[in-house]
Amino acid sequence: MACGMGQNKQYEEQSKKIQDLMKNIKHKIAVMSGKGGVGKSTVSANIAIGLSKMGYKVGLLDVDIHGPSIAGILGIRDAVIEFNEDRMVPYPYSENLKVLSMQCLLNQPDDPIIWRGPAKIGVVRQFLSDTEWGELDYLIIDTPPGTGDEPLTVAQTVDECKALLVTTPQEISLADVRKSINFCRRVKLPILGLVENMSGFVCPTCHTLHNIFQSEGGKKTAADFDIEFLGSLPIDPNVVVSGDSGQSLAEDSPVNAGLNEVLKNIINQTEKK
Ligand SMILES: Nc1ncnc2c1ncn2[C@@H]1O[C@H](COP(=O)(O)OP(=O)(O)OP(=O)(O)O)[C@@H](O)[C@H]1O
Repeated sequence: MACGMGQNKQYEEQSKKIQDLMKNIKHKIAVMSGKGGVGKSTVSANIAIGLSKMGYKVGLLDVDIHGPSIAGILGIRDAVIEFNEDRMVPYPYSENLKVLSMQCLLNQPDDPIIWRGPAKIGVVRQFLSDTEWGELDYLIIDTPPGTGDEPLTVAQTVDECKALLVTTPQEISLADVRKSINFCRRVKLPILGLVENMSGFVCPTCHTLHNIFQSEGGKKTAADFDIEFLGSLPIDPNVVVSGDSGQSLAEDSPVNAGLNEVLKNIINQTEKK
């Protein structure tokens, strides 16, 4: 009995610590997808880089414990996270962008993490309570696909957090993003909007857009559920190359135009009163 009460007190103290820390961060965005492999981490990384290049102070937190990929996408797999007493100091990727990923805390990056729910919830809460972000305009939180422990913990722990959903145009992905929309509604996590990724292929020779999967499925889903459509990003084979080698998107990538539209809409949605 006494032990349980002690644990409750610790939990409440940690929740209070998270609330206080999050007050220094203007906008908290959890990037979610119904399905794996739709480009959620790529979109999270490029949104974080894009906002930081516009002058915003940005933090990027990867809470995908089983499959963290942010460090790889940013080319900082070998980055070592420093500690200030018992606080983690996120990796300074650039002047305006700080990053924290489980990957940077693993000694052997290829080692699988075999944890059950309570351990994962504990780690996500620890990331949120023990990281020295300082003052930020945006904290982008990359969550694993689906509606499991990690997105649920973020939704229940981070006050004023909003969800940004990523889908691809195919029905198989849209069916899962509809579950994510209903998850957000169930746990009362407001939805900032929906991004459709891998939305057609721009031919590098003739620059024509070919809708090789389907078109406008994301836009239609957003309209059906009365949520904001933030924009679409086409397929660019160089995204795979740059993501695998930890480099930024090329200046001439066809993804840039869509990304700028998504960034503009995120800023409009978050700054609107
Ligand atoms: N617009 C795009 N054009 C081409 N390739 C893309 C695009 N977006 C993402 N990719 C590629 O798709 C693959 C999956 O992307 P990513 O790891 O970001 O997906 P994810 O949804 O975060 O996956 P998971 O959560 O299952 O780990 C990567 O190889 C990435 O480079």
